[in-house]
Amino acid sequence: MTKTGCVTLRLLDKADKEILRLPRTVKGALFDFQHKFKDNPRTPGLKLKQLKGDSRIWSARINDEYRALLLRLAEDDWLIVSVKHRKEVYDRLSYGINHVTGGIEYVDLQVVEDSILRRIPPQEPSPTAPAAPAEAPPPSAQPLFTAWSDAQLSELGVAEPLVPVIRTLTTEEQLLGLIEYAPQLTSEVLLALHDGKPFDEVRDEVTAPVAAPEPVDTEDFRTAAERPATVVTTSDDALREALEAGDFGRWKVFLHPAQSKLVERRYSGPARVGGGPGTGKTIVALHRVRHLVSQLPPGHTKPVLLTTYNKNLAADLRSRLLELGGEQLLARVEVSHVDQLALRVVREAEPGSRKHTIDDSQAVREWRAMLDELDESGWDAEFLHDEWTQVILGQAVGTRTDYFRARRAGRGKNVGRSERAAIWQLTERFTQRLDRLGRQTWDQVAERAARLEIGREQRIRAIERQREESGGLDNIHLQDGSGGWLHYRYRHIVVDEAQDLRPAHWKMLRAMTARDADDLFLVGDTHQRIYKNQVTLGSLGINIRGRSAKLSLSYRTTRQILRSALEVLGEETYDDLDGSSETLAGYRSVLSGGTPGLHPCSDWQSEREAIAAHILAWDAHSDERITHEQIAICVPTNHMARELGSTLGEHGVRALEIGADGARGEPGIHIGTMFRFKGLEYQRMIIAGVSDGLIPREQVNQLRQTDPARYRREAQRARSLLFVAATRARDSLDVFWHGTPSPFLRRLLS
Ligand SMILES: Nc1ncnc2c1ncn2[C@@H]1O[C@H](COP(=O)(O)OP(=O)(O)OP(=O)(O)O)[C@@H](O)[C@H]1O
Repeated sequence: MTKTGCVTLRLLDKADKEILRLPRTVKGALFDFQHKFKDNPRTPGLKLKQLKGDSRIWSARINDEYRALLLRLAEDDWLIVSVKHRKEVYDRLSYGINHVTGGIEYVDLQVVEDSILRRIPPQEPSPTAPAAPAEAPPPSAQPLFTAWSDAQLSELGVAEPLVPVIRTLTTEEQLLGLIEYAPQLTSEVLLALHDGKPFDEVRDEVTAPVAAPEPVDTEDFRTAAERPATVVTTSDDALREALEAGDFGRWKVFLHPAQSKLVERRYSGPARVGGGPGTGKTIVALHRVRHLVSQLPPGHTKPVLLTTYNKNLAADLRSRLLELGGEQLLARVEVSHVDQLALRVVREAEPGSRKHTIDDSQAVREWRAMLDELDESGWDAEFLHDEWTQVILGQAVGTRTDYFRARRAGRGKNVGRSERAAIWQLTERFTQRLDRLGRQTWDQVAERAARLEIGREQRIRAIERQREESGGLDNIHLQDGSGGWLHYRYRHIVVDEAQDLRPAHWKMLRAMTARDADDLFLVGDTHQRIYKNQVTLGSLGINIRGRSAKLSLSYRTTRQILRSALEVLGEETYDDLDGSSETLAGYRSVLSGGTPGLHPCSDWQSEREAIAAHILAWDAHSDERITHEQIAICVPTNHMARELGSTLGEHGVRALEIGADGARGEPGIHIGTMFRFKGLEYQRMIIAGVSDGLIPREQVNQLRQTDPARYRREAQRARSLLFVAATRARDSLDVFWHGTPSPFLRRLLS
């Protein structure tokens, strides 16, 4: 909402979509227009006039050619609903307040009907496949929505003025033509019904989350404009952003009603937002940070922590936060990845320590070296490392006796008392060995940081108790190590990619903020867990019960890609970070595109050649050439990444391996193992080497007989990795394999 004097001017998100398609000069004129309008809507040059009839809609002049259509919400409160060429007729406009969501909806019926007529089937022929004959709509096709009555559509929140035209739709292409201009809820409901979702599920999963909590007065436009369901710009900067940033900047300005509810709500304790890939969890986390900062009293400290799993993701969060709120916002927020944060805590406590921190694969190599030296062939290095990190460090098991009693839920293979004694001895040797070598693992750092922070929290609480007992006297202080007064490190903590944090990370974060309203806000999706850190937050002191919500509309990927990705997940069950299970029910998209390509090859050499040919065909056929940085290829191993890179090089295609620090901004197609693509997105995605024995790895397949529980866990992780890779794609997905396809493709291929 932008105000000058007493005039309020807002911009409806649907109008913004129209504006994106306008010539640059008109966008500039629109920016000038809104300033003049806010100064004085009656300025003669604006030619403000009411459209004929009793309509609330007015038109105003932007330039010689273009007019803004505005809905008058109250005396001096205006909403831009459309920007049109002056020759386009205005007599089939429809607007109103949706009786379910309470949001303002606007539809130009003429534009909707033209879009349906114009709609060309979106199928893009695969460049390596022979061209398919053009698909003509069947001559006597049945209308699509006969199974639902008008009353049922209305109950789901479909815009009533559109019902007659909905009744005429007979093909999916026509439906896509309609949803391009239909109000958001109408689009989502129709696609869900069309995709075969039962009425009750659509009502519960699509409509209910955006329904207004109170009865809706469909005449009260002022109130309607303030509801999250009316998606409008909220500030002057936002309007400029919407005009300048185009499609890429929309996330900064227009939140989905389901997203904005989560951003603005006051939570009485820790809260968690789940949801499938691309549903805007990170966007919600960023807006949440901005919201929390806006509630802070003025100051120069950083009372808000925004954290995530690794360095790349933290760098990405920082730059997006900067885009969202500039230096001013960043000045109040600490953005750190969680391991870095833990290391800082440990270094603060042990300033002289020079220990080198090693990752899991280096640690497993160290285990192997130790077992070789001890000539211990009865134990597997990976098993011991997992046992040490997940059971011993994960549960803060401090003594041998405690280890005998420790729960090993989900660890598979039973280990008896004598085996536990042997494991305990080996882990002791291992930690001594690391100490001697001046090394520590990230798990050790996290565990140490958690202990230090818990200790600090206990001291803070003790002071608080003393203060209370002394009648609130404020002269009881304790100094922290660095000479400052002891206090909680942060007022609010926001965590992205929460599914992959270690138990010790959670303990550390819990102790870093007081148990208060809006203390912790976590976003994450357990279907995308690609590391081994399964947790039950409740047991770590983070109680999210009753404060858990889920996003379900994907903004990233098409319905076709989403459907294939869900086939990869199959029937597996996933947890909700708190000991119960979670599903992706309701996960959907209103974007449409081609069906993912499936490409069998005879061997790895011919697979590499086929991938090169596929990319060269894109370069040759695409109407609009896609820059190679918008294409990514995921492979199972680093070795395969190198081999594929060199094959592409032989064909003149530059490929860039992305490492732990991400891509370095040089031009070229990004290649990397699946781990590297977490949190990223690309226009076109190729997944290579999706063969049996590679995904999951042969070593995992072998566990099927020897340790079924561990097999299930490892296989699920491999499945999640493939799911993450598939859902990085915005427009197209191609899956290649050689020999026998991965078992995870079974449902896709049947
Ligand atoms: N309200 C919105 N308007 C426009 N674009 C949006 C909106 N919300 C999210 N997006 C876009 O959708 C894409 C996915 O968003 P985001 O990365 O936040 O999803 P996510 O749920 O965190 O995904 P993942 O779980 O795969 O990491 C991004 O390109 C983002 O800009």
